[in-house]
Amino acid sequence: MACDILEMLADGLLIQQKNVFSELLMDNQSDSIFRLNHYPPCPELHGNNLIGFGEHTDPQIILVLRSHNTSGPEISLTGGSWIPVPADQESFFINVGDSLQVMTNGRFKSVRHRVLANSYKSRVSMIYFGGPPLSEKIAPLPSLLKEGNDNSLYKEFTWFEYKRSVHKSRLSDNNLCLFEKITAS
Ligand SMILES: O=C(O)CCC(=O)C(=O)O
Ligand SMILES: [Fe+2]
Repeated sequence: MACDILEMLADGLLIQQKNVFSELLMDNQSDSIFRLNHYPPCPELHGNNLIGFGEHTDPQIILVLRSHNTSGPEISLTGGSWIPVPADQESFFINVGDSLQVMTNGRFKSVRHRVLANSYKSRVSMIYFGGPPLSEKIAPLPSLLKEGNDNSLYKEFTWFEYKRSVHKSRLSDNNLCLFEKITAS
């Protein structure tokens, strides 16, 4: 499913090579993981917010999430407000990761998100994190750049370099800012 979605995204961007993103997940060396998160109920909350998973963006290419019918996830809007993602046990939630933001030169955005704990129901989520091989070079696709590449927003890095940088930082840090190009004004 992740590959099908990535191929539709490539199509939407009029990229000729439809598998330009999905081939990274299909690679034998793909650094993809599958994770189960369990958020136990927190009855002592008494209506107050408690963070179950702190705010962050996901560093990989694409995430596919499914959970049962308990609310909790929220996404951040520009301006700093948080909006809840409605619980729906029959849907998959698809999230763009930082690497896809870079490869599309910012056309698709890696959204900051967090999960609030629930006071009376437990929540389980399962997430597929689709990542490229460690040695893969991540950079804006030339076909999405103007001639001369002068509108590239990011420096090239390998997935290994980015992962190392993410592991050294705090969960809430904006990891991509270290790899942004400073444009002369
Ligand atoms: O459990 C969830 O719904 C999301 C957790 C999450 O954002 C993550 O594991 O990266
Ligand atoms: Fe996440």
